[in-house]
Amino acid sequence: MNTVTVRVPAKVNLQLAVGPARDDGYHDLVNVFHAVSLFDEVTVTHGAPDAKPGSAVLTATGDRPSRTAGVPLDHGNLAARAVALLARETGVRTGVRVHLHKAIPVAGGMAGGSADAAAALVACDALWGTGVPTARLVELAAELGSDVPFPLLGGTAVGTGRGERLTPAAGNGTFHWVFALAEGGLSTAAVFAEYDRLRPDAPEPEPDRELAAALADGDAHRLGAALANDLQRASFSLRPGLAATIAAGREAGALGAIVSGSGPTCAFLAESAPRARELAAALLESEECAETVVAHGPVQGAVVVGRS
Ligand SMILES: C[C@](O)(CO)[C@H](O)COP(=O)(O)OP(=O)(O)OC[C@H]1O[C@@H](n2ccc(N)nc2=O)[C@H](O)[C@@H]1O
Ligand SMILES: Nc1ncnc2c1ncn2[C@@H]1O[C@H](COP(=O)(O)OP(=O)(O)OP(=O)(O)O)[C@@H](O)[C@H]1O
Repeated sequence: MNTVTVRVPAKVNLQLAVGPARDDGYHDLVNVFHAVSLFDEVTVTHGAPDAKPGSAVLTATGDRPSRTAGVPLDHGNLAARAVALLARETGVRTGVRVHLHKAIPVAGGMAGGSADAAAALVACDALWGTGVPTARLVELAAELGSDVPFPLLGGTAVGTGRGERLTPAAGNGTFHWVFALAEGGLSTAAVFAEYDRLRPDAPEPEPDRELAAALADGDAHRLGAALANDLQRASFSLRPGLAATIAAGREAGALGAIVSGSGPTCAFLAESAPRARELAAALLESEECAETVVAHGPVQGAVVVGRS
């Protein structure tokens, strides 16, 4: 086998409850991840046998030019870090070429870089035939970032700790989403820092039972009412235009409207696929919204879609 391609989904956070800053600078979370049908593809190919062990030569394309803006093509790329980590773990000593095809917005709060890292782990494990157990891949993913384990699993899952300790959530049915993408990204670290400034007295995060029940019943109306993101106020503070996007979605009939993770992407829950398309059209009329994406969830996590 010379080439492996893995498809990996974006996430939206259905509940993001954020506790106070810990001594290590991270925050304890109750983080309900939900994988949606907006996918990056990561293709890995054997590189030169005499290349530095685990080194990755990266290229990137995107559905739109904005999808590669600001994406590093050196060791700063999370996918390159994933390749190096797996090579160290397995003792593989060859280099690899990695091509990213990105549809997930960059620094958009939908964990695009984390998805690429998870996909790179799965792709290299298949290319190298190293057979690393999924439980170990999840541990390696957590070393790369708090959001990296979830795209290995997909579906809907509750993350605790800094978000990396995952438990699959019971769920029924399919939910229909519209994502309003903003120009440019938001730094996750900056949003957490703004959260600390705005909420120095944050309580310990607690799971929301109503949200869990809505998911289990597949009830989009109840789920829409239960969506909650503690980082939203911090995202609004750093990007005031987002409040108008959320208001426009609510006015256009969204069942729920929320900033996705650290933002600036805003997520809107619709009653059905046709209603999602109507909502997307209405959002495009609002001044703040440059682009919309319609998607559904939950979808499966990183999966091999091509080998040659
Ligand atoms: C906002 C979310 O996307 C919600 O899923 C995640 O919590 C962020 O996950 P991520 O981008 O993988 O974050 P990491 O790469 O682990 O950390 C980036 C930065 O975000 C902040 N961070 C992240 C996770 C967490 N539980 N507490 C934090 O305070 C820290 O400042 C950290 O330096
Ligand atoms: N493969 C990658 N794709 C996109 N950005 C990457 C990648 N690797 C590293 N980066 C860097 O990480 C930054 C954040 O990227 P990413 O798209 O993962 O943000 P995000 O979706 O807001 O993350 P999260 O939701 O996990 O907080 C980018 O601005 C970029 O500099």
